Amino acid sequence: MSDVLNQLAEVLEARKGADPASSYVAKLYGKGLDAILKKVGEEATETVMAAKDGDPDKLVYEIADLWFHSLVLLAQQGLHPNAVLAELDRRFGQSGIAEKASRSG
Ligand SMILES: N=c1c2ncn([C@@H]3O[C@H](COP(=O)(O)OP(=O)(O)OP(=O)(O)O)[C@@H](O)[C@H]3O)c2ncn1[C@@H]1O[C@H](COP(=O)(O)O)[C@@H](O)[C@H]1O
Repeated sequence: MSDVLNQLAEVLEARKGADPASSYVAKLYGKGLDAILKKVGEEATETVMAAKDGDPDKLVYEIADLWFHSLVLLAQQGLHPNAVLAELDRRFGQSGIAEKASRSG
């Protein structure tokens, strides 16, 4: 599953040199950090509204938008999504759940 993140991260990196007229991501980079942060905030709000509406399809759609714009933010800041996965992995290891899961499996 994280292969999608890797491939998308590659595309987002390549878009740094792309024509804003032909790419949504290049256009967003061109608008700068504040525009990217605004999109992250909007998508977070839309995620909250979808959850409150109790619509699972809409919730998945909005979370995809939120994750996507978070990935654009990471790329714009020179970060790779693997840094976030590594942080989650570190927390999972610390929680002891991983150890319990390996013992029960
Ligand atoms: N996953 C996505 C993706 N998810 C959402 N979006 C865009 O994010 C925007 C979501 O914002 P909104 O819902 O607010 O819709 P909107 O009103 O059109 O947005 P604004 O123009 O107002 O910002 C839409 O324009 C979507 O098209 C995405 N655009 C691109 N990708 C991926 O990024 C890759 C590179 O995209 P380009 O740079 O466009 O080639 C693509 O191949 C896709 O894999």
